Amino acid sequence: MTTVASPSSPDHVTTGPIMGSTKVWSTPEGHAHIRVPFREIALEPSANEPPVRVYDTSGPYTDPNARIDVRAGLEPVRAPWIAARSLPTVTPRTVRPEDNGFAKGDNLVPPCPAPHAVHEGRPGQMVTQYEFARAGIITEEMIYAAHRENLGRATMDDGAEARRADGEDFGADIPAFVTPEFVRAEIAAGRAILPANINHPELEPMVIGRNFLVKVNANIGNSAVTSSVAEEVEKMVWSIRWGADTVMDLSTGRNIHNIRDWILRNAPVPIGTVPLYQALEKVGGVPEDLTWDIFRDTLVEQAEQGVDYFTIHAGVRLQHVPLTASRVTGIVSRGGSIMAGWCLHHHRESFLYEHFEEICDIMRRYDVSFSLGDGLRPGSIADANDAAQFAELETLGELTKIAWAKGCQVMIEGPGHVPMHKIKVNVEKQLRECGEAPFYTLGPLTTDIAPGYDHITSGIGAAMIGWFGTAMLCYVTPKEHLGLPDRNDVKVGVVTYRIAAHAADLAKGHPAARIRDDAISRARFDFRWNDQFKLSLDPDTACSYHDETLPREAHKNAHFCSMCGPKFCSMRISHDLKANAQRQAGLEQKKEEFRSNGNRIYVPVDDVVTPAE
Ligand SMILES: C[C@H]1O[C@@H](n2cnc3c(N)ncnc32)[C@H](O)[C@@H]1O
Ligand SMILES: Cc1ncc(COP(=O)(O)O)c(N)n1
Ligand code: MET
Ligand code: SF4
Ligand SMILES: [Zn+2]
Repeated sequence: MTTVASPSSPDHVTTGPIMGSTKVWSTPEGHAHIRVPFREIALEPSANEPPVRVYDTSGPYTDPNARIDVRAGLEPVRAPWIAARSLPTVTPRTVRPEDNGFAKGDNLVPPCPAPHAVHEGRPGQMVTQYEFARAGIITEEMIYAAHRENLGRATMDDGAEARRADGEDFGADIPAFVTPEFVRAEIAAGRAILPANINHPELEPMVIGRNFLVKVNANIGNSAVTSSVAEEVEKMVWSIRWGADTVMDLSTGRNIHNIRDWILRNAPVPIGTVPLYQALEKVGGVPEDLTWDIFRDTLVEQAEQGVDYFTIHAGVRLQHVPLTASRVTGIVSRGGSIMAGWCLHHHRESFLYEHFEEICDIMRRYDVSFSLGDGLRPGSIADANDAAQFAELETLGELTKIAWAKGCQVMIEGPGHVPMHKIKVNVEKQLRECGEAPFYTLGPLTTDIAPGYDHITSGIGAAMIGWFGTAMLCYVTPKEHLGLPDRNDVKVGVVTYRIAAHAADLAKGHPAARIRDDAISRARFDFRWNDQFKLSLDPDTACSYHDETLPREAHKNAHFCSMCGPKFCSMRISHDLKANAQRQAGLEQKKEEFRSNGNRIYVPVDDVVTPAE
């Protein structure tokens, strides 16, 4: 692994394989032109087990054969599929000084030089994955995503049914094997989305829905106070290395347009944004100066760049704002507070709500998916599940149906800060109000008392809400409420949320989830330390913790670690017990054989008669 930090230019990012993993590419049967990435973990010969294949979000960065040049961008793997859809190429909107916050000279981040053609759908032409799905058409993206969900298996008749029966899925309908047709049907039903802007050809398609693997989103982006373009591109690459399925660029401050360009041209995962943030920058940060025209123009700007999903806070209506008056923490969503400010100042209905159909028409043209924003999510335990939060959710349900009628893909954002006993009702209400559109929640944080550890307060809520049926978990880092996360916080946040997502997959009885747990458990019991590291979510940390006390190569097969030491190692004792039991069983069997043969040459202790004196 090489890491070259360069403060002023986005020229270098982390590349190289993850410890113990090999990048492999797999082709779904009958689709020679589609290559789906996986990570393959080969085990020690003594294990006598096949390699374990795991889902791979990391893109070409972990492929030693890929040539990475952030100035050239990633290879546009989707370009031929998009080209076959005859979507017209258009002259993009001209970039204006306000798009980058009027940054000039040394303060202006240069545009990313990677080539980028811009397409848009004509009226009446099918563009979105939802439209294709409704028409019964299976796209290349759906085939790709289906193959990914199966972790490259040809079938799932490898004990999948038993693993499914072992789970509690709260009404989900996870198949033993994911076919492209199943992906299509889930998208057509609105139960899943496949975020894939036609202007993001570098994307490796993935699917988000309750009946698929639980996904994780990582938030990155600069703020007016700190961070550079190089740091943000590296955070994107770093977050997908550790397992982020999508990344939101939540940049505010200057250079928003150009930072996003560098991120998009180098992103193999869907990129989400909140266009309202950039619109607000364009009016100097004064919410009441926002206009529909500026917002609409920002949507087009970002859609042409290739953003795959937009958070649209259209559920914050004028009539909802008074419901937040008695809250302990008011409106903690940025988008929500901006829209509430606008509505109150003008005493008017939100322009996002009033122009919602036009927003749909724009997003459909590029297949930008909706992430309907939770602008009134609770920001404290005291405010959880209150009237404002649920009134907004009902509005989001109404908007979901409009977006579907317009041909758009939709997911719904959720809270926030919610104690454990109030989580389940959130999922139930969301499924009911929003016609089973995928749920995408921030945490939730299950207590307010642990700043510095909010990846944990929220990881607990994320595991629970994922189990109940949330399709994607938006990470929270240890810096939540305290400052902008850096590269290390991003890794901690992603790994924490991969734990939550996987724990949810296991509890739901996902047919492929347990394979890795079982493999790592066998490695642990066999004292195959290297296999244990390689199979873990963060091999670097696992290995370095072990090696702090037992660094020698010979310790990699030792039948103990420094926790208990050799004499008290319970797993070593278990091995001895097992060996004894086996020896005993062997003896009993021999005894039985000799008895039945009538050859009593072996005399059990009990049978020895002490001769009388
Ligand atoms: C909605 C959530 O998004 C996160 N958030 C907002 N801006 C950024 C950023 N630039 N980087 C990382 N996370 C961010 C915060 O965690 C907030 O709570
Ligand atoms: C899951 C998730 N991620 C990001 C945001 C955007 O942030 P905000 O609502 O504060 O503008 C959000 N609303 N929900
Ligand atoms: N942590 C908040 C949330 O739950 C956001 C910023 S701090 C008030 O969304
Ligand atoms: S995280 Fe910081 S800047 Fe953001 S709402 Fe909370 S206190 Fe304000
Ligand atoms: Zn918070």
